[in-house]
Amino acid sequence: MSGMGSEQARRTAEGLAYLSGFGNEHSSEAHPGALPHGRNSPQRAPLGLYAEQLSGTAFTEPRRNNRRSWLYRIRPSAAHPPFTRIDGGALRGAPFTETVPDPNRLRWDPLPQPPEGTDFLAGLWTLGGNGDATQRTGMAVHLYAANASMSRVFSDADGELLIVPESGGLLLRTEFGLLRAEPGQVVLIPRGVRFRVELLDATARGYVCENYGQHFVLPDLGPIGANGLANPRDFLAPTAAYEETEGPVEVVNKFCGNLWSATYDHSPLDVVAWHGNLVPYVYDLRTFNVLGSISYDHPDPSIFTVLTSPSDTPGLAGVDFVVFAPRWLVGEDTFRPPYFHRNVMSEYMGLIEGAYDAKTGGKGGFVPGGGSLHNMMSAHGPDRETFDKASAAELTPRKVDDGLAFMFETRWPVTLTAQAAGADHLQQGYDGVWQGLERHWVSRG
Ligand SMILES: O=C(O)Cc1cc(O)ccc1O
Ligand SMILES: [Fe+2]
Repeated sequence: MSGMGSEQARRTAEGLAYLSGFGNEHSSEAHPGALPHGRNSPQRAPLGLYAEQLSGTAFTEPRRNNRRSWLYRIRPSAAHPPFTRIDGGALRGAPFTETVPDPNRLRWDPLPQPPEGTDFLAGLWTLGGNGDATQRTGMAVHLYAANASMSRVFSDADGELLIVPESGGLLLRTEFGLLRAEPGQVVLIPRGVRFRVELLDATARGYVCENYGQHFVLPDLGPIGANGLANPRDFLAPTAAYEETEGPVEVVNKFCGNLWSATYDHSPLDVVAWHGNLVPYVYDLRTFNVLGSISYDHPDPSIFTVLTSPSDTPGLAGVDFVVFAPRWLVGEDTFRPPYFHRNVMSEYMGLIEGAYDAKTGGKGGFVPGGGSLHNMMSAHGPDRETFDKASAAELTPRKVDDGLAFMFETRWPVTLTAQAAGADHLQQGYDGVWQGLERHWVSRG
């Protein structure tokens, strides 16, 4: 059952209703009268429901950072049997200690097709990460490849999940309601929120950033002004929708790196109404308001930040989520693609579609579903082919609209899992893309 919610909802072509605005106090009820007014926890919650708070920040964190929601549900979450540990498959968590951090530039082809019957959770494959889930610092890079809908329900106590589909649409049934995401859209699921992923196509593939640190927020805009980059109103939260399923439902909880499972006698997606500011979102990357140079030089890619997870040092993110969306390049006397550089931050890049303007695509190149890692201080930038072309290009205004790439950029190096370091789909000879960058300097000695 689902409802429009108690505030103005946006209905999509697929019939889903969403509430608009990042960080807003939203409220939604799937049945009129399910949401109490005037208090969060009346002596008896309406319609025989149980009131329950979900805290995403400590009770005492400053109001501007505080995130919590109140859920009105058929059964309280506390009504469940013990969890027992299950095998995590290819899913790993921080701290990452299986390999020594690698200073080399690395690139992977897409994940191979998984065996029949692989759901989103079983299809998660960890590339690496940093920090420590028990300390709530750092991040992990996962990829997924699935060919079956989940019948179980999942939640991640370790961090929030930013899901970046690359192929195949997803329908996420969450405690807060339904979210639909096609490639080009991303989903943000708060820590601990339960959800089930159903596939809208036969197969699904994509990327996940698991953020152990502070909540992702929109970056400050400084001199850019009050608008631009990702606009808050384009983040869409679900409206309340619930399941009344009685009978066995497997619920899997990721806790401090391990998976734990319990069989409930009901679906935990039984929230009839909710209100608060701790909610999942879907965001369409094509709504990103791309800003850039209209004079000269290539601006740093921080101008493409969609979401940032701040750390204890102002301006130094635990992880930034950055998108390279279609845009015009007009810079005069400018080398227009990304420059050669070494960065104190570590950069994991993925490709959702098409090509990326610093790299050659095609077989053995940077391809959709693949990824690259340029760890802290590793030297990288345009490959030779890109450099040669861009150095000679006629600098008329040009639209870069043949791809959608993204970056998870983190303040700590990314340590690989053993499976990522030894993967068959790890490309051999990636360094070769920077070979043949000839010496043009003529000795003046
Ligand atoms: O390495 C990359 O391709 C990411 C990147 C893009 C850019 O425009 C400038 C710097 C940078 O690290
Ligand atoms: Fe870079």
